[in-house]
Amino acid sequence: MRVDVISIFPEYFAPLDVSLIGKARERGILDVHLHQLRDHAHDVHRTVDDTPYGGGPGMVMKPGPWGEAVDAVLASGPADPPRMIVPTPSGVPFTQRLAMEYAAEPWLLFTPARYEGIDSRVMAEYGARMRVDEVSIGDYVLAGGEVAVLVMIEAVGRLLPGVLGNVNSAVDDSFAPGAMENLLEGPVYTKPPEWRGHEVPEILLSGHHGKIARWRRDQALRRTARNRPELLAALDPESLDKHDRRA
Ligand SMILES: Nc1cc(-c2cccs2)n[nH]1
Repeated sequence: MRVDVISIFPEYFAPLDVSLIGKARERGILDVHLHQLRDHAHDVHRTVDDTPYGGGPGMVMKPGPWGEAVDAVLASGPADPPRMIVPTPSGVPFTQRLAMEYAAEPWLLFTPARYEGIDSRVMAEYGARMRVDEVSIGDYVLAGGEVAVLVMIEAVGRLLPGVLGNVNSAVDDSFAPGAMENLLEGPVYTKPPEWRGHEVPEILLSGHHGKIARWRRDQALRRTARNRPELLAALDPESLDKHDRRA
């Protein structure tokens, strides 16, 4: 997968050199290209923002530099255009399902904005020839979209074939469609069996895989009811039995 990111802070993406994503890049599974938006602002101050038409607080990112930067990216890549992803608090929710959709794409272009966002004509311009998604990673406001892009690249990158070893397959993730899509993961334990007087639940040491699966599902239901009761409403009781059969 090719990923292009246009930003005024390309240094924000240094974390993409380490750990899981860093290894995926070394192995050629992920091909990341970073671009400095200011290289496409040609006034002496390399200005990328201006005051909003209609008044209001903050600054809006100018369409000119973005247009030149996106055109340059499109010209440097394959004939089929990328999927353009614009992080914004006003976007559709970024979910595991959307991460899986993006993981199937050959080319993603992320356009993180600072300030109050990008002039809407940029999305209109490119929306005519490619999928342009305005995406939110949560109901809170960041100072800029770079952190949101890091979140999305990690969530998508770990789904790419070969990135997670079989041991850590993403198939059983929380929120993965089907398996535990509407259930939160329950508590997890590892050695030692007793730690500061805290024992590991006996069932997990029993070797009864069916009972262990039922216990884990029960714990997942309890945690979901406690932390995300709205997910229980969407739960298909049939899926719980399917889960049993899988155990
Ligand atoms: N979910 C989300 C996105 C954002 C921003 C994107 C760009 C500037 S602020 N805040 N919260």
